Amino acid sequence: MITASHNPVSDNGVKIADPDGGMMVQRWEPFADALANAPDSEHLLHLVDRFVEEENIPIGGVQSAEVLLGRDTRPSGVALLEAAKHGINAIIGAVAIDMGVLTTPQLHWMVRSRNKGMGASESDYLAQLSKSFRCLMNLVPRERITDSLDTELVVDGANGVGGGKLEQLKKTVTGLDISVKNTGKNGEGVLNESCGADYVQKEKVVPSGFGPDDVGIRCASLDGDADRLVYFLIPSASSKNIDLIDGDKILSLFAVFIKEQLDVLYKDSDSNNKPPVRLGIVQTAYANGASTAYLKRLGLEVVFTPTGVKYLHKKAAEYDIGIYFEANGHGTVLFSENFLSGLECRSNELASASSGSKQHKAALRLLAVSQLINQAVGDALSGLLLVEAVLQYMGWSIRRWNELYQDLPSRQLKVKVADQNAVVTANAETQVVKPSGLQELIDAESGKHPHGRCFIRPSGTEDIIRVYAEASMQEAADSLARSVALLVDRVLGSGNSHQ
Ligand SMILES: CC(=O)N[C@H]1[C@@H](OP(=O)(O)O)O[C@H](CO)[C@@H](O)[C@@H]1O
Ligand SMILES: [Mg+2]
Repeated sequence: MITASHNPVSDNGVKIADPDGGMMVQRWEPFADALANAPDSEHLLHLVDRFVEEENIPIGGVQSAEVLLGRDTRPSGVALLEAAKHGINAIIGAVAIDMGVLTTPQLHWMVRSRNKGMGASESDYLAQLSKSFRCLMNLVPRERITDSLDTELVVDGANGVGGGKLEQLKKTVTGLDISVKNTGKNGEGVLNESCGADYVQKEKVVPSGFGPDDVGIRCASLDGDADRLVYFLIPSASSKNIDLIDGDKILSLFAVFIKEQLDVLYKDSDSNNKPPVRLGIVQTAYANGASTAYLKRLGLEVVFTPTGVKYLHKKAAEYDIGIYFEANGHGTVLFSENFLSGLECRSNELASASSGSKQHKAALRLLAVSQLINQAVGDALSGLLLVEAVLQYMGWSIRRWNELYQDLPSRQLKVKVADQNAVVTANAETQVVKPSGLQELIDAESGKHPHGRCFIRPSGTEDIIRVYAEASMQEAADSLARSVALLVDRVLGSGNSHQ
């Protein structure tokens, strides 16, 4: 997939999907790094030869390898896609298949579907989403359908690929009144500039293209390759700031809904108090503390992994149903094959014994969710339809959803240090183990503020140390972040910029 996601239009890069549609295995990352940094074609060929040998890859045999390619709307994508085709076709037995301009999650979905022997075209993708969405909407309890149900939604497409795809999807979806802004069509607006999920989540301000007309209406933002989704609300016409409904709150909404269906489905089960289904919630240290507390109050199992969806996804796949999200809006709900086949049997039994019963409907809803939400990777379009279906089911406005819990104020800072690798962390990046003594100093600072929580970690995408602080008041979160940034600066040296 040729994309640079939420980054400026002048950037570009690649995301690589594995044959199962998930992200590339981590074991191959060093090879990808070496390839990208090869100084010339001779080194490049040598690296490929060595890798083929080490990994025992059958090249030029009877088996052919198909590589699906897609790109986002960046102008540089055209030439890069041609280059990728040449590279792939240079390998005997390998065939490049250009799937066109796509969202990143669409391409992951296509790889997964194709290797499962199922329909894998774009129209198959759109048809599966609209069919499962319709199914969920048909299962909204009648008593919850009122005239006041809020069906209006305005979506910020980040001037990227997602807006146009949503316009296509919208034609096949009934029951929602969706309008799309920042579609990037006709050269209007620059990709990810003052708009999109990354901008909205980080800046917490009204994105370009939105204004007084959108006050009080449910709004959502996609990022440039449509694998991130956040919602927001413009509280008043004079307000520059928005009320952000981030990945943590999307996760919480999904968790409430899925838990409710499981409770109905298994309410009569006599499994010695042991829940028959393992439902796991996966977060990172950046998840707002109020979201974690809320999820735990619901009695859910919450676990933490290091930052990066590759870790969250892997952990979530260990459960019957695993829900993961980063606060930035990247996440999905995973269903194990084993659980799904059991659920299908149960649904069939219920269909013959008590068709239309509450239990039968709960089973049908869960099956529809597994069809709707992308099983390969976080997907803003399928996530958006699931949010919409769940809000209709609950009969909730965006305000009611936002009130599930109140975010604790937080602050993030970056510190430039001489060597970011000098910081080594443990416990899903919440504790510093090296340099020794630093964690105790951070703990002492956190202890000075009510609900104070702070951690530092080396960024995986920038050469900096990130500081995250949270407390019950914004001033306290700001002050905690600042003092810990100064500590990092003092202990690790040559720091000069806190942003
Ligand atoms: C605090 C933060 O937002 N970190 C981001 C950022 O990773 P860092 O390792 O923090 O640079 O980029 C990742 C890739 O887009 C994303 O998954 C992650 O959430
Ligand atoms: Mg993205």
